[in-house]
Amino acid sequence: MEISSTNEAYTNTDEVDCVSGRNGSSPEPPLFIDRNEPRAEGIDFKRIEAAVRVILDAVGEDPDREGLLETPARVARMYAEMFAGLHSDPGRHLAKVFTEDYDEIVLVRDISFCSMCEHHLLPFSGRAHIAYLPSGKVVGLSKLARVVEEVARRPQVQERMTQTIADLVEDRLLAQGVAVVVEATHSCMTMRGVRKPGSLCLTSAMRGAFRDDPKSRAEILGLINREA
Ligand SMILES: Nc1nc2c(ncn2[C@@H]2O[C@H](COP(=O)(O)OP(=O)(O)OP(=O)(O)O)[C@@H](O)[C@H]2O)c(=O)[nH]1
Ligand SMILES: [Zn+2]
Repeated sequence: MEISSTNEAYTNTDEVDCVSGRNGSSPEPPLFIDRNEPRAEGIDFKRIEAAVRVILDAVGEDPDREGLLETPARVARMYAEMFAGLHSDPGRHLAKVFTEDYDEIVLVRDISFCSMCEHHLLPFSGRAHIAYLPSGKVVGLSKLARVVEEVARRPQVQERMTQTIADLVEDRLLAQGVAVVVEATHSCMTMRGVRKPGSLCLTSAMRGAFRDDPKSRAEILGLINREA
């Protein structure tokens, strides 16, 4: 996925209605299909830029002052990066499995991530822990971290992120058990609104043996919570 890093690439300066995406002089919505604009798949940079200009204007800023001139394009590139996971299948990272005579717990702990709260479009960030009980097949450890990284890059709530990761691992590895625990701080709770810095949200998704067998569940939670 190629994302332009320069503003020069945006050659079309037509006025844009950021809500409809319509070009003011055009009778039909152009939808930016044939304008040779740089766009990551599924990301309409021009409309994001136009929307950011509207927001700056609406809060009483001058989008044309020097310091803000490149801001709309920067924000468009940032959203393309933060929301890249909307346009890909994170499960593809779990396609390459290999046979290993091992059926005990595999746990990758402390996978850092940064995602976006879908309510406020503010970041929530923290760590994910993924464990599974293999059924003859294991996957490269880094692939679990790649799944987290990609699932995180969507607007969402933490609960859904947690379940999405668990579903992918369960489905693709046909694991006998899957445990996903996510702990995160939400900027929308720390820097605005209720303003509670230090508050931590924990979510878990347990599947198979980790859900049904209290001993397995206690064992994996013990490993996740164990001092490193
Ligand atoms: N369950 C859940 N809630 C979230 C998550 N991220 C943000 N929220 C919450 O989403 C809720 C949105 O509440 P609203 O009342 O619609 O919006 P608001 O007036 O901005 O709420 P406040 O944050 O309380 O000011 C807030 O309680 C947030 O804390 C998440 O990942 N999971
Ligand atoms: Zn929020």
